[in-house]
Parts: sequence; structure tokens; C-alpha cells
Amino acid sequence: SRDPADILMLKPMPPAVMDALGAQFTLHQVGSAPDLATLQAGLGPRIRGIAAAAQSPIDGPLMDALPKLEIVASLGVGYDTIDAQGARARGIVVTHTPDVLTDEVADIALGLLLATVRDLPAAERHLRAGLWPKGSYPLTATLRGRTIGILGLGRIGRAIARRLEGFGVGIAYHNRTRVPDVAYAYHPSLIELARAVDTLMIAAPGGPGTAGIVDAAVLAALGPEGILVNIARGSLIDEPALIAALRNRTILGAGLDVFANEPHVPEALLALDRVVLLPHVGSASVHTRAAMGGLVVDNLISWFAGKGPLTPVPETPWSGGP
Ligand SMILES: O=C(O)C(=O)[C@@H](O)[C@H](O)[C@H](O)CO
Repeated sequence: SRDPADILMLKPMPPAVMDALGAQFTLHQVGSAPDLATLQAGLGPRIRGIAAAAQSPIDGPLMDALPKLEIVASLGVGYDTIDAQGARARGIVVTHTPDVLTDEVADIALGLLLATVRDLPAAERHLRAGLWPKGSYPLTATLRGRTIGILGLGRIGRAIARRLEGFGVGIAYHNRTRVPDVAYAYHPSLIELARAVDTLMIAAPGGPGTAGIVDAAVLAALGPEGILVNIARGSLIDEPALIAALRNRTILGAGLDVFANEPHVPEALLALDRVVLLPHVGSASVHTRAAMGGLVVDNLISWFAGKGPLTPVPETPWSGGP
């Protein structure tokens, strides 16, 4: 049988994934910005697959330094740091890890919504600081009577909407296309959605097509009771516009799990009181990361067994062999 395939890693994968990959393949870790000339002259020509940990930058020049590259298996549902069109043009398959994290991320979205509307972290700090005996925490905003707009009614957006149904709030959405089998109010543009709701939850993919679409106009349309929640990608929000809108009370608050330049969060955001900030933990449970890692491994095993990818991204579809 053929030698185990040589797999490149730019960033370390979770230990269990490394072990599972190491049992099947020959792994090579080179750091997230390898010198391409060195790679091309050395290891490059042997590499047949990449195991891409979260946010690994996989671009054209890197793929060109790996002439035998067949597959990029990415950890995560979002793959905005991977040039998927470039992979397609080079006949390379890209896989991601959808579905296994949908509920976990949707849970965090609801947690962030409640924490932001009801000011939970600050109320907890009030108690821990011993202030309660001196006075109750001030009354907060409420979820009651709100209408929640979802930007991006894909797998995660729909899981959020299903959860919101249990909260008895209004639900509306904007998506590139109307979703046929849902009863939520559809708005053909983001600004129309923002005008129709007081709470906006972002669940759309990152990338050039959605960069900065949540801008000053959208924030202003949400109004002074407006709440913004983002569990998708920081790139969708014009972050300076958000900081200004929070400072000027154009909107009431924001709950963010993702940022424009992770893991760096602007001082200006840290200084604001009406924001809840999480370090990109949407899928970060032992349970879900194990499932994500398992899917990365299974995609590579299936590919190198000649059975095709299990979860290819839409840009590199698989119709079952050459
Ligand atoms: O799946 C995604 O797209 C995510 O953003 C997360 O689940 C990843 O784990 C993340 O990429 C980790 O940094």
C-alpha cells in the first residue's frame, strides 16, 4: 500500500486530533507563516494534505508551494482565512466542520443575548465586589417585547431562531435569499431588517462579501434600545462605528464573541460598560471541539482512502471522483 500521506500543519491542532492524525499520516508542523521558498525546496513537494487549525491563513502562494496538495481539511465551519476559490482553481478540495458545532454556537448566541440585555456580567461583578449589601444592582433592559433580527439564516442562524421561539419574542431575518420553509419575517436588505427590529444577531459568514456590512447606518436604524450580538466573525461589523454608537448611546449594548483582529480587542471596547465580551468561545466545549477534530480526521482518512471528502465547502463541491 502507498506510504502514509504527508500532512502539513501551520498551527497545532487539539492534542487528540494530533494523535489521531499521527496514527494515520506523517505530520509536519511548520508555523503559521512558513518561508515559502524553503518549503518549496524542501518538504513542499511531498505534502498532499493540510490540516488547518482555526484561522490558519491558506492562500494562493502557499498552495503554489505545495504542488502535490490535494486537500485542505479545516477545523471550524467558517473558512474565511482560506482562499477557497483559489483552491478550486487548483483542483484542491477544502473541507470544514459544519453541523457538529451548530447547537453549541447557537447556545452561546442566546447566552450572549441574555447576558447583554440583562447586564449579567456587571451584576455578578456588583455582587462579587460586595456592593449588594449597599444596594441592589440597577434595573436593566428586558428581552420582553423585543423583535430579534437574524443576519444569516443558515445552520447556526436557524438554530438561534429555533431557540428564540421558546422566548416568545418576535423573529425576523435577512439572508442573501428568502428561506422557503420558515415563517419568520424576511427583509430583502440588512438596513430594512435593522429598521424593523431592536435586536440584531449576526450569524453570517465572514469574508470580502460581508466585510463591514453592519455599519453606522445599520446601528442607527436599530435605535437607542438597540442590542447587537455577534457570534460569526468580527469582520462583518465596522468596529470603529460600533464603538462610536455605543459611546454615543446610538444603541444600548453589544455582546461579542468575535472581533476584527483576534485575539486583540480594542481598548475602546474594553472601556465600555454596556458590552459583554467573550474570547471566541462559541464552539469551545470539550464535547464540540472533539467532534470538530474528529470530522477533520475523518475527512482526511476518507480522502486518502479514495472515498472523497465528507464535508466539502460549497466552493469545492465533490461529485464522487475524477
Ligand atoms: O467554526 C468556526 O468557524 C469558528 O469560528 C470556531 O468554531 C472555531 O473553532 C474557531 O475558528 C476557533 O478559533
